[in-house]
Amino acid sequence: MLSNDSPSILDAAAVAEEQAFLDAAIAQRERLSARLAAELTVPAEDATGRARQRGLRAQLEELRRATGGLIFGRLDGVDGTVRHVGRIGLRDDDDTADPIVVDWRAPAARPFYTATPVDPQGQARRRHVRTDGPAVTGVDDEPLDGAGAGELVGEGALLAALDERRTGRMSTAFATLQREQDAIIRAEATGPLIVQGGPGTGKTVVALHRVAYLLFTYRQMAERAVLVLGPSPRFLDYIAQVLPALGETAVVAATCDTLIPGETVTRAEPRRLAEIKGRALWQGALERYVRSLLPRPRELKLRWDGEFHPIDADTVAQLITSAVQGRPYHRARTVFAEHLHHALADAVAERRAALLDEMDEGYEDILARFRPEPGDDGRSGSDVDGLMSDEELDDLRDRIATDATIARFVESVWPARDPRTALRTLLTDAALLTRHAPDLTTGDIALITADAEAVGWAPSDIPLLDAITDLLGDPGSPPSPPGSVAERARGQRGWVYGHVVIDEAQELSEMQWQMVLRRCPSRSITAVGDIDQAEAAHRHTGWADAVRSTLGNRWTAAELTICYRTPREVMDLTTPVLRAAGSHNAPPRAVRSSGIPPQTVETGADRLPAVAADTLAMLRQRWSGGTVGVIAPAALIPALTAALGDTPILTAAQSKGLEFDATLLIDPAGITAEPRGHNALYVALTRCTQQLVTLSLR
Ligand SMILES: Nc1ncnc2c1ncn2[C@@H]1O[C@H](COP(=O)(O)OP(=O)(O)OP(=O)(O)O)[C@@H](O)[C@H]1O
Repeated sequence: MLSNDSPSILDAAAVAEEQAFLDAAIAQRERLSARLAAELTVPAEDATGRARQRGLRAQLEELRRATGGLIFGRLDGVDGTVRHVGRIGLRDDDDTADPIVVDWRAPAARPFYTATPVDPQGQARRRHVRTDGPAVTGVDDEPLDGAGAGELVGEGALLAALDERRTGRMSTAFATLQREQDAIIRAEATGPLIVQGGPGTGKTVVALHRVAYLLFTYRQMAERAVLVLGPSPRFLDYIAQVLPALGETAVVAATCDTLIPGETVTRAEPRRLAEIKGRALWQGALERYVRSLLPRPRELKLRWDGEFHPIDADTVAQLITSAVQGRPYHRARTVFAEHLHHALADAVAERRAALLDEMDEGYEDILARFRPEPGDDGRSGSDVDGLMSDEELDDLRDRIATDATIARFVESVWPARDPRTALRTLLTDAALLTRHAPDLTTGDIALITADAEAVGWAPSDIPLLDAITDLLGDPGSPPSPPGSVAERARGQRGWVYGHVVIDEAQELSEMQWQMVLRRCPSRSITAVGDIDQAEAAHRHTGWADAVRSTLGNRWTAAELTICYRTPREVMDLTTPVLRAAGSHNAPPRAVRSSGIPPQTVETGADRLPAVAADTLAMLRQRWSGGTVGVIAPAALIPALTAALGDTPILTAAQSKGLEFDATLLIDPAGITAEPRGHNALYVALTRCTQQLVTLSLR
């Protein structure tokens, strides 16, 4: 029952109550850890025992990691039941009893995120429990049996979390997830889900918590691992600790540039070229090109035991057709070689039978002169009919299959191809490009061939290399690297993941989308992004455009509408920027105000580095213990670097996905002058959680 006592007395009593519960939960965690550790000292005797030990070890790891947030919430049911919610589930010593703490990902925890006074889901009250290590520091209660629903769940706890200083690393948010976020986190994972959300709406939060939810709910997904794709190594570094903190390790984090083991991007490329090479047409072009590498049917003369055995062109054509049947080039080559070995063995066997037949006939003729037999049909009555036994034939095939000369002959007819060389050959040859990619203009082709002479790969080469490697297939079966599922997945280009999460998905080119689909043919994909923040060199202004060539219309859309990061004062500046970017969308609604008006400082170009250094020093002091980000047009970065020392100065594109307590935004006009510059400025403006200072050139 909720009483009308004064809040402070009530709070103190509630804090004491939750402290007692947290103490008990910590003690229970210690007991369970000790029990598991003791069980693990007994060596496993067989495979079943080892599998059990792996399970126990994982449980122990999970318990050890669950330090902060052991409990963060509580639901009081209308029927008097009390349920605590925490970062992991905790059971009593008696394993069959109800958990004393419900894992935030379990169905029983759902009302904690979704119950409202209008739809209380059997709950009378939701309580957020704030903790600092082992100490309860406060509680926020929300009655669920009262009047209308507010927009936010656990507003006090949420705003406290949002007001914290930024450390430069993203943190977990399971204690304060909001309704629209929860709906996406727990959505079905059977097909592609595309989540549109403006800046700071928690897309990254949702994406990462969804990974944890899916791995918890669908245990078999962990056997195939989940791929998390982000826009840059800096971004991956920013989110790096979230999934381990959520207890998830069956995860591979990568950018599109790092998806092929052993291949790295070593050079930048002109924007126009990136756009051309990202288009969907390349998939068909590469398919046609790889098909053109197949051997032409012609008569083949194979030499065996000093004799030539011709295989006529029609038979060779049939062998090629039945070998290809949708197989990758190298796999088809293996099947072709097997068929050719059979055809040669048959030819050798037939030749031998014919020879014996001839010899037989000659022998019979000689015999007939001495011992003519009336009624004889002229055929040999001998049981030696010249046919090879099955064993002899098998043996012959084996010898042919392992013969080095035959292998060389197959190689000369159907050579193995290195995907890198094959791709370079295509990209440097205007005639080949014209033939296989007829939708490219002569101007496009001239750009491509000129650039392809450069050493090393540019970002747009990686999806092309991936596609051609896939079409060619592996010449042999690649060795499986040892290690955890994540290590094995990271080491194999052809690994098929259980789920793929893409952050900043608006940046993906069509060919990068193809690369993602290849890794997840089941299409269990969650893509989050903001089409209005798109800066990449493609022409999409909507999700339907962006994924038409890969997903068609078979995907589900979801939306996030509330901005948690950027204060209202700064979000108010973004509407004209969005309009100038050509967007018809409204910026998301900011949930909080920092009370700090954005400030603009004007300066001449000559004074810019010095003024930037002074302003940065002021901001650093004000936000000491937090983070200040500096964002500038690419052209100004060298001059600014000299003035700002070791402070990283980011382009708007590099700041994508990141956030700072304060942003020093330098020369916004310079940013808008860049291609898709207003989208870039929209990104840059929305990085701060508290304060924005802009330096403009007079
Ligand atoms: N439910 C939540 N509880 C606590 N913090 C949250 C919540 N949702 C979002 N945040 C915080 O809001 C900030 C923005 O979240 P996030 O980076 O996920 O947004 P985003 O939509 O990916 O932004 P952008 O597109 O601008 O990169 C982060 O600091 C994040 O921790």
